[in-house]
Amino acid sequence: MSCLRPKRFALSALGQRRWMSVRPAKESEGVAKREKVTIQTLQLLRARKEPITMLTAYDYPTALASSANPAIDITLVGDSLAQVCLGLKSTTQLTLDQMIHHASAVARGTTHPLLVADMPFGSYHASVDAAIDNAVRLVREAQVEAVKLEGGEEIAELVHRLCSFGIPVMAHVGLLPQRHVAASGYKVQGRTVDAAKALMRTAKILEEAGAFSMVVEAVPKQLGQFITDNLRIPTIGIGAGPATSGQVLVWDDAMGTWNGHKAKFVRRFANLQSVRDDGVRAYAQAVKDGSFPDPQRESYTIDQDEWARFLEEMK
Ligand SMILES: Nc1nc(=O)c2c([nH]1)NC[C@@H]1CN(c3ccc(C(=O)N[C@@H](CCC(=O)O)C(=O)O)cc3)CN21
Ligand SMILES: CC(C)C(=O)C(=O)O
Ligand SMILES: [Mg+2]
Repeated sequence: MSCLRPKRFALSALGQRRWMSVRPAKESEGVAKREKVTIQTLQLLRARKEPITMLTAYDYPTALASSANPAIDITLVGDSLAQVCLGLKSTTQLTLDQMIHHASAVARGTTHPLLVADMPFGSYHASVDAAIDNAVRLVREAQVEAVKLEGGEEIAELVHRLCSFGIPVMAHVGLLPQRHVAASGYKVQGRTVDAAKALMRTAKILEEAGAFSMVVEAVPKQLGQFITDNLRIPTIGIGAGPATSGQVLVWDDAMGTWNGHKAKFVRRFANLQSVRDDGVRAYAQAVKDGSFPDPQRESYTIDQDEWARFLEEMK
């Protein structure tokens, strides 16, 4: 069958630029095959200036969607989960247990992408020891491969400790959504000489603490490039311009299922909302007008004789 003929994908991240034969998954699997993305793969992509793709996921189906595409490098269980999935007002309301519950589902649907989860607000603040316990819970209970932490110099010791135990850390600098109250809102960062210098210094400190990669959020594109050029680890930008080593977007922003605030950096790559709403409308209409279910194709039946005897015995 033609749909089972192997397709060929260019996966330049895997050693020499070469064509890798990829067996398209059967329809039921819905998952394309690619070798597991590792920290080394990301280093290679950065060296080749091949942009790294990271997309958030919050449950089994969204995880499968990214795993079905060999061009997705990293799946992030973002704490944006709070807003886009749980209807909370802020990421600061998300608990570690909620994150573990969702990250576990994402892990069950994740194949080749590197799996990273945000440590929720409050789960890495009280002490280094408590933060380590919580990171270990994410690795052990949710099977994430790395954790992402918002913050600067104040979390450098924690980053170092986690890395020394073999829990890879993705840093997150620039706009820190978990601190939106203290910052008086979600604001672009690094727009003055002093702020840009402080951000570059912070990025360097986190790299030196051992972070394997760094999310850079909502900074001028010039600063996004400068930080990228002056680090050895890959940067993943969100509102940091086109020169970072990679890009990340929130699933619902990219797929057009988020009706809340749309930041300047968001591009909608699909309109799943209209598809979804059409589906709900068609289903409701079919039930209301009696056209669903079809008595032939969508219903079960019983042998005529059995049914006749049943009716007889029920008299
Ligand atoms: N749907 C969604 N997308 C996200 O990217 C996202 C979340 N939720 N929740 C958690 C955080 C919050 N984030 C945000 C939220 C707001 C802005 C924002 O309003 N930015 C302003 C900047 C204004 C300025 O300082 O000039 C903007 O208009 O883009 C940015 C990032 C990113 N994360
Ligand atoms: C937007 C990304 C970087 C994030 O932290 C999240 O989704 O929570
Ligand atoms: Mg986050």
